[in-house]
Amino acid sequence: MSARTVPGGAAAGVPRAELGEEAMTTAILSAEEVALFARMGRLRSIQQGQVLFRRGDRGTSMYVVSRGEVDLDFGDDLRPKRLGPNEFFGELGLLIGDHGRSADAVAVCEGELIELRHEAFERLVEHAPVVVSFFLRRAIMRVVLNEQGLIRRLRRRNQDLQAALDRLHATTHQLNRTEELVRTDELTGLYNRRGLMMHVQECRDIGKADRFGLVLVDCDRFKQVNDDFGHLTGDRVLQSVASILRAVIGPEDLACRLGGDEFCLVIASGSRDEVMRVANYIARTAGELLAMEGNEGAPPVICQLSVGACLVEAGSDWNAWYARADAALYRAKRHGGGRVEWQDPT
Ligand SMILES: Nc1nc2c(ncn2[C@@H]2O[C@H](COP(=O)(O)OP(=O)(O)OP(=O)(O)O)[C@@H](O)[C@H]2O)c(=O)[nH]1
Repeated sequence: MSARTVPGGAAAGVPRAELGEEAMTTAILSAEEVALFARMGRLRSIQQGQVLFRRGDRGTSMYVVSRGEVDLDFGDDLRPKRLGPNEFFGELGLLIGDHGRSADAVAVCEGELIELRHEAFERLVEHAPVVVSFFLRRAIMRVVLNEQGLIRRLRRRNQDLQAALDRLHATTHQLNRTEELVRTDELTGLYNRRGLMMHVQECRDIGKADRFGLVLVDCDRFKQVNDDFGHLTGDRVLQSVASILRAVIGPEDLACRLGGDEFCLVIASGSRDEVMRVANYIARTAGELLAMEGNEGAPPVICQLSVGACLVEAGSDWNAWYARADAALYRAKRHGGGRVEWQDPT
């Protein structure tokens, strides 16, 4: 730095106060200031790699690099600084006294420092108050600017953090959506077999109840619908069945398409009457809708449904559950379909 100076008297060698912000905040002292500091302070030689202090060390003296270079490492993601001749550091230790160092200071190469302790600084205040006052203003300005830089960095980091959180939120949302898709039957929007198994496991894990109702629903002569009217009509019929199931279940129940034209409901109730109410509603609603269909030969929107219902024990496995409900369903089919059959535990 080429500091302009005020000539004459005790203020000799003092840079003008109106020097720009850069000059005010630089750690470089003028040659006159260095000479003065050298006179009051103590010269100290340093060796390459020598640690002058570590972050957190308590310190009471400041340093001016007289010869060589010193690295200041502030840690974290803060930019390290390399100081050369006439630059000063550690001034807060001197000014505040017993101050925790904010950086590691390590000599880059062999060199020399001027060390200024409290007593030396007091002599300097007496001897050259104007120099000291200018130096103090610069030191304060540097602290303020460093702080502002820190605030800016923190703000930026906060924004980065916010952006990362937003990304995380979006990913979580996407994951939830994917998980939902994995459990959902694409055609009807009901749970698929995987979703059913997860639900059954969850019910077991939380020990929700000792018994559940299981209702198995199968379309009657559905293959005929496909054959007569095509797959799209068949799909629409399956969607109508799903709508009936969705309409009858409570918030604790689960409706699932097991595959093809086969559906099931897990009813969170151990009451035969309640399970039969649900089963009857399904078969009856399908029958009534079918009866309401107008034109002979028009593509159907629903078909007759066979329903098998039973109670199952939470402790037994899915195959045992299914076998019991299927026994009832088989009977319903054997009797011509469009009806509900109940199966007691055998
Ligand atoms: N449209 C459509 N058809 C499907 C789908 N999945 C399976 N199917 C058809 O559903 C039909 C089921 O036929 P079956 O198991 O013989 O049942 P069904 O004709 O209802 O016979 P019963 O149950 O004895 O009355 C088959 O023709 C399958 O091709 C689907 O997603 N969409």
